[in-house]
Amino acid sequence: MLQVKNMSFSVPDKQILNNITFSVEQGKFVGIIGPNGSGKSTMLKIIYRYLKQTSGLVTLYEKDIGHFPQKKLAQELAVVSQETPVLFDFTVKDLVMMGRTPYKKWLAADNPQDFAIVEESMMLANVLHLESRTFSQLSGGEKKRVMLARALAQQANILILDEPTNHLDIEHQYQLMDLVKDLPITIVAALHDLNLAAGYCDILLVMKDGALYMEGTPEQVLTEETLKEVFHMQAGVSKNPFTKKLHLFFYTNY
Ligand SMILES: Nc1ncnc2c1ncn2[C@@H]1O[C@H](COP(=O)(O)OP(=O)(O)OP(=O)(O)O)[C@@H](O)[C@H]1O
Repeated sequence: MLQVKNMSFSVPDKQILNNITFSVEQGKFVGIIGPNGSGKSTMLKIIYRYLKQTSGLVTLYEKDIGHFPQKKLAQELAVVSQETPVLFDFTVKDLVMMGRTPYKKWLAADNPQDFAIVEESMMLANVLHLESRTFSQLSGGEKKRVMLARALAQQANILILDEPTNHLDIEHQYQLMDLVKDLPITIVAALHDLNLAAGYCDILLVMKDGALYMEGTPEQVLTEETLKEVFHMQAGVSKNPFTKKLHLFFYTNY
């Protein structure tokens, strides 16, 4: 459904992304992994049209995303980005209601269906108890969950997550991953925690120096060789005895 074809991105004096091609199948949970600065966020920003690629193409349902009207794109694609927006004076409930904007006519009032969707999204993201608080009063992890609730309220077919577990405590990390894994939509997420990536993703894209180094299932990708080559880490690859998912143990030889 989503395709990236020969995508490159440069700024003066620096090539940030180099000829990236991949496609994402509907309903899959695709993880993007790679060291700091390897280009994960830049690639996501181009996919959600915050940045424009220097060359190449991003298509959704075989149509150039550049040609989607803003509202239509927002109905298809919801984003939880790394940056927290400056939205001091809004309450959590108002912010999550903003997720309904792509479905509204100019100046249309919120209807009962919008309120129901907003409430359910807040419940799923575990922020219902915060609904009357203003955004600036929240902790980093609470803000992250509110932005997730807003994205859920958008009811898009693709959810793009840039480091979604950043700022979250261990319980909320797993809660978020369980929640998004169970959604009947496509997920594309940049992740630093390789064990979370291994446990939840169907497909992993490995970025290195602005290029797509490898793609495949967690078992195909998360090998001792790749971890050494891409992350410069010694690792043992095993299985989580409880979930039976791939599990990595890291160590250094310094
Ligand atoms: N506007 C810009 N001008 C110059 N360099 C940039 C610009 N935007 C990004 N970069 C550089 O491009 C590289 C890729 O950045 P990007 O944020 O995509 O990496 P990332 O893989 O998401 O990193 P992290 O894991 O640290 O979040 C980095 O070296 C970054 O410093």
